[in-house]
Amino acid sequence: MQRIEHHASHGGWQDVWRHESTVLGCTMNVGVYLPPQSANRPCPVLYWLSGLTCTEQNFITKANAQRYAAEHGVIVIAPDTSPRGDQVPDAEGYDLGKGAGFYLDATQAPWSAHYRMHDYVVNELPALVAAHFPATDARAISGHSMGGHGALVAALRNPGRYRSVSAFSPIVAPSQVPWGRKAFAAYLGDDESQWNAWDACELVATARERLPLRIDQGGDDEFFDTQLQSGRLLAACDAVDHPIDLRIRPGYDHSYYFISSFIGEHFIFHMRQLNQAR
Ligand SMILES: N[C@@H](CCC(=O)N[C@@H](CS)C(=O)NCC(=O)O)C(=O)O
Repeated sequence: MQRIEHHASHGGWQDVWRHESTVLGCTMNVGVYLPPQSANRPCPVLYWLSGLTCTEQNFITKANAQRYAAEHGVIVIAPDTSPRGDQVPDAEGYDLGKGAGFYLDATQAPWSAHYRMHDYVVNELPALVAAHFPATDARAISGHSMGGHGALVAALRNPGRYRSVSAFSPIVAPSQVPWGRKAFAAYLGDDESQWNAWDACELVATARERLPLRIDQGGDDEFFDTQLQSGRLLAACDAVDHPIDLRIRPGYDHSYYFISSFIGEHFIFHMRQLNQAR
């Protein structure tokens, strides 16, 4: 692990670390915010997964999350959105390949060698965090758009791993919308029965855990109707009595202006679970 950025922020430190990922077979950057409280005691951890075209930089420079992480005493881990490097396959377009890992474990060549973002986020990163930072094992997960899909799927596939899950403008039914269908066909192949294991609306139907779930969606988001369709998750949750708190925010678009406006509420939501003694 090599620290490549170190910035004082809200009494703590916004760092970026570079490390060799065994799971992804490449060098990765990851944003790590250490709140002031972490100088004296271990802190819980919030994982943030960004959307299409993003790196570890978008969330740490645009969401203003450090202010809330410092207030609540939580470490924030913000990884990149795909494997990187010359040896990693890529595709034309912003919605497949680099910057578009979709937080799944690919099964199809040429993607399967490196595109294992689910395993990376759910297993390798937490082990790295435990080894290098003053973290407790209380975890929450959140994300935006493709990263909202990633957060929902990570939580739904791994009962017990996270205490709460939230998302901004998530792709809730990737099997049904153009971004998801393009990515899943490439990464998982044409047999659509294999896609269900990576689709939040399908996973919620068989979920064993009733994890607190919070979603904010901009009412003027340009991708709301075509790609995101949060109403589908509301229906899937209602069908099985899974808790969901979905808030449509009139006037807000898909950007980080939206995320930075409501990220403080997501910290309050997650801290309610993370601060409970177990
Ligand atoms: N570039 C695409 C959309 C990409 C996009 O909106 N990406 C979102 C996540 S899905 C994002 O966070 N972009 C980076 C940013 O706003 O900092 C387009 O213009 O259609």
